[in-house]
Amino acid sequence: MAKLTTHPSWQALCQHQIEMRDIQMRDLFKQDPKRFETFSLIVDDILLDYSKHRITDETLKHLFQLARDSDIEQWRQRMFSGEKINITEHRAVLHTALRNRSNTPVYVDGKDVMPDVNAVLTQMRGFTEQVRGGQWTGYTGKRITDVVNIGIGGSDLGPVMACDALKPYASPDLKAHFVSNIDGAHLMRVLESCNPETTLFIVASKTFTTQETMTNAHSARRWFLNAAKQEQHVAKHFVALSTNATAVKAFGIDTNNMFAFWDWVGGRYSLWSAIGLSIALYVGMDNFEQLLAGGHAMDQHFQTAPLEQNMPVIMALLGIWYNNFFHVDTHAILPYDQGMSRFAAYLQQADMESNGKFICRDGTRVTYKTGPVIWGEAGTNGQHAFYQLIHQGTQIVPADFLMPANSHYQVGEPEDQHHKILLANFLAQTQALMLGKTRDEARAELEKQGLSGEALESLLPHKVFEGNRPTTSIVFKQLTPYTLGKLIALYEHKIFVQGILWDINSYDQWGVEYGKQIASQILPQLNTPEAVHSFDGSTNGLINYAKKLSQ
Ligand SMILES: O=P(O)(O)OC[C@H]1O[C@H](O)[C@H](O)[C@@H](O)[C@@H]1O
Repeated sequence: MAKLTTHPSWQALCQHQIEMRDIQMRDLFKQDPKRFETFSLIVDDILLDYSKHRITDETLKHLFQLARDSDIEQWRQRMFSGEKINITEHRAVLHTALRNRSNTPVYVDGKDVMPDVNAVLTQMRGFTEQVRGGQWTGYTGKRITDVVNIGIGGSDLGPVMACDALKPYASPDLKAHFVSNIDGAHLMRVLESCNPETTLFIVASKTFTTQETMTNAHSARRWFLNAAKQEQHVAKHFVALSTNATAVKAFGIDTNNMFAFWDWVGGRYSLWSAIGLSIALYVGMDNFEQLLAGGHAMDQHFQTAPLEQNMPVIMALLGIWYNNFFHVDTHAILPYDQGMSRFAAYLQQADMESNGKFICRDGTRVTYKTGPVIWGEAGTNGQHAFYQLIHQGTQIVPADFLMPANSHYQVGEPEDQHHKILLANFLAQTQALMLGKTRDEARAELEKQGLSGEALESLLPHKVFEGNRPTTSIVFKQLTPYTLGKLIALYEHKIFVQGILWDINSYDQWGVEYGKQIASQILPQLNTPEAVHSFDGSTNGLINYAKKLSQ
């Protein structure tokens, strides 16, 4: 049975939420001129401003107590030390070992995993240097110009997001493409711009059995052989990233061209492993190692900082506060950086696949809400799409606003004006969401515009903003590989902390497996002309209608 709701700190938070319900953040700021200093934290260059939340010292006191009541410090130690905390798959959860730049031993089943981790990093360095240096050539002796990563889920989203974010560090001689969707359009649209003589395919799959990836990889192989003709040339153009050497061999990829990782790396935590090969090719191995170093720096912070000054812990507890005590269902990720435009999509998998669970670790059902719906969009595009609901909708949408102080692109007149406009919007949004606009303020504004009487009164209610809408601001110097590493690890640990408090296993994904299982039962039915009657009425109807339309 879940113990979460039995802790006195949970009960205290339930009571405290009643007191806090009508408290306005704008009043809290008026009462305490030091509120920003009190509720903000800097780790290296990353500033976390959590002052625009519906919290007081008392709120945090109870939340930290709830974390302690849930043994968060012990669980953290268990994860880092390689204990098999993924109980349904009997696996350790050690993505932190992949970026353990201190190289201290990390044991799984009594064996230090660091020599294997380091060996793969050395292999990745050798390979990326050869490809980027032009020594690794295609079957006609030309250098590689295009890298196509074929993978899905964790074998795609991390590399896509990181390559986009780190474009300013990329080699101008190498393009990176990503194919994930089984929809043939995805592969064909990428291949349209590729030349088989100069294209390198990376088949990225932890299991090497994922239907989408295997189907796309086979089709890419056929496309390649259509030009190259001879099987022997595959070795120069296909490499594999996987834990499954047998399946890699069966596909026809030389295991010398395989970059290994291990079952203690979860798919959605795997960009730090060989799955990051496309990132390393695109930005170079030194930059990839900087990404790892950033992740490691955040690991050290998470492991050593007291809970009260621990960035991932604070973010996790704020999420719990809204999720479980204000009954909020959602959380927006709003990066004000075009390079981070896939960051929300990346975190959707990291968070929702980890914490979208209703079963406690002991098999009983939770009696509280777990993971929220994660979504978002790069600023300022989101402002012109869905921010209206965040400002004046009927639900609270807690949001993380992220922004670098410096852009890689100095554009505009006067100097760097684009970035300043971006920053002004970032600041304006978080301020407006917190302050809102009272009826009196809205009235004064309308009067100033010359409105009065019926015209003013009828417009007035529409111009009122309740405000009190919570946001976290995360500001950092620049989006470097090192900083990106820290940000990703920050969210990974936030997810870990929430999973522990909710008493769920954040490291399996049976929901995804279930969908795969059903698809494999349906697929054979699509290859026959007969009408189908073996499923539920809707599924039968849909299958039969699709068959009719494709005749
Ligand atoms: O890397 P693969 O074995 O091909 O798996 C790719 C993806 O498959 C499923 O969607 C899992 O839920 C993900 O966690 C995983 O990242």
